[in-house]
Amino acid sequence: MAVSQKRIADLARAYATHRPLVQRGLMTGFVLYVFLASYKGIAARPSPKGKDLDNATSTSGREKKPPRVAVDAVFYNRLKTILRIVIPGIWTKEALLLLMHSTLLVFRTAISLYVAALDGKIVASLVRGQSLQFFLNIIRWLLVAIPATWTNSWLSYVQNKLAIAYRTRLTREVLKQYLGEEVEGSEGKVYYKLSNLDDRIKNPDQMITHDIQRFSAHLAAIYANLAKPILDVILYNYQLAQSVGAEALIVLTVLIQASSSLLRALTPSFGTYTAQSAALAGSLRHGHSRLVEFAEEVAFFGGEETERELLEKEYFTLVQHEEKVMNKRWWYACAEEGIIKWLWGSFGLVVCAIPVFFRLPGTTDIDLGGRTEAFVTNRRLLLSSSDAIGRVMYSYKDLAELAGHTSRVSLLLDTMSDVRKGKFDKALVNSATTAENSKILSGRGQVFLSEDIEFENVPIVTPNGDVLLKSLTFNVKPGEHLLIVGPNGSGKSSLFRILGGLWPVYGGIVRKPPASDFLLIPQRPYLSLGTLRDQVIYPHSKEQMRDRGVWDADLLSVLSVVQMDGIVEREGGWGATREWRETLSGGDQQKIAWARLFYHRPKYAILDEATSLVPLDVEGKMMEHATTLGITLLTVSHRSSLWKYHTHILQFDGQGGYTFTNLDVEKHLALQEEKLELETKLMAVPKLKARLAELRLYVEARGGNLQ
Ligand SMILES: Nc1ncnc2c1ncn2[C@@H]1O[C@H](COP(=O)(O)OP(=O)(O)OP(=O)(O)O)[C@@H](O)[C@H]1O
Repeated sequence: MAVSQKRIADLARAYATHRPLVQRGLMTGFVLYVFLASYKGIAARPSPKGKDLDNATSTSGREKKPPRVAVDAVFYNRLKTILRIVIPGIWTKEALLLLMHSTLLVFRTAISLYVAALDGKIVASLVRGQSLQFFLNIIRWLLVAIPATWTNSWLSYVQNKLAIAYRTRLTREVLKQYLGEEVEGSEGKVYYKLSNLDDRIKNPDQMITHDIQRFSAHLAAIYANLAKPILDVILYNYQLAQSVGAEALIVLTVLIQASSSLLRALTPSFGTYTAQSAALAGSLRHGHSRLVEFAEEVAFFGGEETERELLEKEYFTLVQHEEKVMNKRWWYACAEEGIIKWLWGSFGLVVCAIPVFFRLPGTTDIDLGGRTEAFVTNRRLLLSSSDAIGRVMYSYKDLAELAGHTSRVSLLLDTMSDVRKGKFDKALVNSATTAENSKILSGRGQVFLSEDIEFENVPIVTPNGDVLLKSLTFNVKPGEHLLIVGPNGSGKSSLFRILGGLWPVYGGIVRKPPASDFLLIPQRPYLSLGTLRDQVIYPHSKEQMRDRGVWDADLLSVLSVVQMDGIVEREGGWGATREWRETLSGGDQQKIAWARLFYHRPKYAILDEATSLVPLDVEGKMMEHATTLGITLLTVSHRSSLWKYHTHILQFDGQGGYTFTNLDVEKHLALQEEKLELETKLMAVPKLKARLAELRLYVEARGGNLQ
C-alpha cells in the first residue's frame, strides 16, 4: 500500500516537473484537433455512388430527379471556376477587400482577448476596493470601445462591399454571355435560346437576379463564418489554457464534442426545408403574377372562383410546410439552448473554478482579487470560445447552403456556355427518333452572308426535333416581295426564326444578309420600357437618332403615315413614359411597330400577321409606303388584301410539302374563289344526302306513287 502511494507521489512529482512540456504537447494536440475537425467539416464528401453531379446536370434533364447537391468534389470544382470570375487576380478590388476583411477579423479577435482580460481586471479592482485602478480600467474600457465598434462596423461594411463586388462581377459575366453578340465559334441570342432551345433552365430571370445575389452574399459570409471561428477557437483556448491548464481544456473539449454530436443527431434537415420553402413561395408568386398577366382574360371568363381556389391551394401548401418547419424549429431550439447555453455553461463554470480550488503546479498563490480576475476573464474567454466552437460546428450547414447556391449559378454558367457552343439539351418528340429524321437532326448546314435571301435544301426543324419540312429551296432578291401562306403550325414563322439565326440550320445552305438588315413586326409587337419616342426608334437611343439626323418632327411625319400623329399630344409629348403594352390598343401597337419600320428603313421587313388588327385602308397605305421606301417584304398573312403587294409566293401544305412560284394575284384570287365555292358545296353534301334518303323512304312507302 505504502509502496503504491509512494509510486503515485513519484508520478505526481514527475508530472509536476515535466508539466510545461506536457502542456505544450496537449496544446499542440488541441490545435491539431481543431484543424482536423474543421477540415472534416468542410472537406469534400464523396458524391452518392460516386456519380459525377456535373454530368447529371449537363446531360438530358428528362425524367430525372433533380441532382442532389452536396459538399463534394463537384462543389469545390464549381466554386473554383466561379472564384476565378469573382476574384480574377490578386491586384483586384475584390482581393483587396478580402485582405481588409481578414485583417479586421484578426483585429477583432485581438480586441476580444484584450476586453476579456480588462473585464477581469475591472472586477478584481472592485473586489480589492482599488478605486483609482477601477477608474483607470473604466477609462481603458471606454477607449477600447472606439476601435471595437469601429472594427465591427467596418467588418459588416467590408463584407457587404465584398458581396456586392462578387455580384457585380458575376452579373457582368452572365450578361456578357446572355446578351452577348455572335462571334466566331460562339453563338449569340443566348437569352432566346436558353428558354426556347434548351430545357435545363426554366427561370433564367430568377437565376440572374435572385440566385446570383444569394450566392454572392453567402460567399462573402462563408469566409468570416469559417476562418474567424477557427482562429477564435485556437486563440481563446490558448489563452484559457494559460490559466486553467491544458488538461482541463482537453476534458472540456471531449465533453463538448460528445454533446455536440448529440445535437447534430437531433438537427433536422433545415437545408432541405429551406429549399422546399423557396420552391413553394416561388410557385405562389408565379400564380399571382399569372393572374396579373391574364387579368383581362380571367375577368371576361368570370374565373375568379377558380383562380381563388388555385391561389388558396398554393398558399395553404406553403403555410402547412412553414408550420411543419416551425414545429421542428421549436424542438430544436429547446435542445440547442439546453445543450449550448446550460450544459456547456455548467462545464464552463467548473473549468473556471479550477484555479480557485486547485493550485496548479508552476503557479503561485493568488488573493481573492486575483481569483476573481481569473474567473471573470476565463468566463468571458469560455463564452467566446463556445460561440466559436458552435460556429465551426455549423460551418457545414453554411457550406451546404453555399453548395446549393453554387450549383444554381454554375448551372446557369454551364448551360450558357453550352448554348453558345450550339449544344442544346431538349426533350425530343417521338418522330425525331425515326432513322430519316435523326439523320437530319444530327446534321448541320452552312450559313453565308449575301445580299439576297437563298435557302438551298434547308430542313425546317423545331427545337424539339419535329421535322416540319425535309428540304426547302427558294430565293428572294431585294425588291421581290415574298408572301408565305399555309395552315397553322406548318412552319411559316419557323422559317423566320431560321432566317433570324434563332434556330439552328440543320442542313443545306442558307445565304442571307446580316441580322441588322432585317426588322420583324409580329402580331403582338414588342414595346420596350421607356418613352413614346423610344417605342418608335427601338432599339436606338435618342443620341443614335440624332446621329442619324432624325428629329422629333421627322418622327411625327412617320407617325402620320400610320395615322397616329395624334398620340404625341394625347400622351403628353415624346418624353411620356407609360406601360405601353397596356396603354395602346392592339391595332395601335401594330401601327407603332410599322412606324418603327419606317424610321429604321431596313433592307428586309418580316411581317408576321403584322396588319391583322389594322383597318384595311391604313394597311394599304403602310404597305405602299414600305415598298416606296425600298423595303423588301417577307409576309405571313391570312388576309388576301395583302396579296397584291407581293411578287412571289411560298405555299406550305402542312404535310411537309410546299410550292414556290411567282405570284399571279388575279389567278390566285380566281383559284381562291373557286376553292371557296367548292368547299361551300362540299359542306352542303351531307345535308343533301340526308334529304335524298328521306325522299327515297317517302317514295318507297307509297310504292312509288307520289300522288
Ligand atoms: N420554341 C419552340 N419549341 C418547340 N416547338 C416550337 C417552338 N416554336 C414553335 N414550335 C412548333 O413549331 C411548329 C411550327 O410553328 P410556326 O410558329 O412556325 O407555325 P406557323 O406556320 O407560323 O403557324 P401559325 O399560322 O399558327 O402562326 C408548331 O408545331 C410549334 O408548336
